[in-house]
Amino acid sequence: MQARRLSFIGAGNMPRSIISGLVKGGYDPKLITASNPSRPKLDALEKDFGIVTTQSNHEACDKGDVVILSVKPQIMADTCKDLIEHCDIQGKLMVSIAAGITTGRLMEMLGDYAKVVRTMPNTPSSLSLGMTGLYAPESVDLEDRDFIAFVLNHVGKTLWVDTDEQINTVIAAAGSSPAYLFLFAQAMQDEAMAMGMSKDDARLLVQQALLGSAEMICHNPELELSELRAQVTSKGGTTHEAICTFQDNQLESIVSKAMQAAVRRAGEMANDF
Ligand SMILES: NC(=O)C1=CN([C@@H]2O[C@H](COP(=O)(O)OP(=O)(O)OC[C@H]3O[C@@H](n4cnc5c(N)ncnc54)[C@H](OP(=O)(O)O)[C@@H]3O)[C@@H](O)[C@H]2O)C=CC1
Ligand SMILES: O=C(O)[C@@H]1CCC=N1
Repeated sequence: MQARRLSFIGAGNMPRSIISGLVKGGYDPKLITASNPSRPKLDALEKDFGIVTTQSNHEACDKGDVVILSVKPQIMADTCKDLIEHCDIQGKLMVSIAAGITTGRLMEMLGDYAKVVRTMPNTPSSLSLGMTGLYAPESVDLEDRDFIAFVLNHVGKTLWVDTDEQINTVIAAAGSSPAYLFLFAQAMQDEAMAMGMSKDDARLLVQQALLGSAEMICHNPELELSELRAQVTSKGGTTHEAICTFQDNQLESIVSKAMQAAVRRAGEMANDF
């Protein structure tokens, strides 16, 4: 695949995670530019990954063949307006990583520009363990689709979805979900500490259990998740008691409500911004 120049507009947590994974995955840092209003995040990106940085969104946009719009959804409209007023975006592939901005809305923000891809990555991209959902309208050709998937495959796995709405499911299941798992891990760490464990020891127990469990899911695709759980759950044993406690307290219903809340918020954001 022929390399192209990538420009990130906005240099916060998510683009940093992607840039980190890209450079670790062998993407030439000299082909990557990031812009941000303030310097500190740019300085860190330059120092850590050797990419090109600028405080000018216009300069970054002009430099990129692929422009990755990485600002908060709230300022996406103003950012796009400013870009189309000052830069020639014709021919560029414009990619959004923002939650809640539909492809239709993005096209509109870019002056009815149709070469757009909506993506939803997650922060494990920094370790090349990311999960990114992608959606593109028919106006985006196969070459561009393949290229953006090639880029994001540097930072983990990718999944094309068939409809714009399905990106909201990607948000609930993969974009936001690292935070759910960190919350779960934190609650377990806190309880292990309450039981007398040191903070470091509690973290080790929890992180290794999560890592091992994730690996077991990945390495046993033929086993349902319920079967993996059953393998841990001895009859009359400790796990059974813990699982019953989760289920008596409606864990599944809580997860369902939380994911629906994320999807609902994405829908609201599409209307608000
Ligand atoms: N964090 C995550 O896990 C995920 C985030 N996303 C999406 O990624 C996008 C970015 O989120 P995230 O990186 O977490 O946000 P952050 O809050 O970490 O970063 C936002 C960045 O935007 C910069 N910024 C502010 N105004 C402008 C502007 N006018 N032009 C260019 N940059 C600007 C800020 O600069 P300064 O510091 O100088 O104010 C800051 O560096 C969002 O749209 C979000 O929905 C998608 C998937 C996962
Ligand atoms: O919380 C958010 O809105 C963003 C999108 C997915 C993860 N973080």
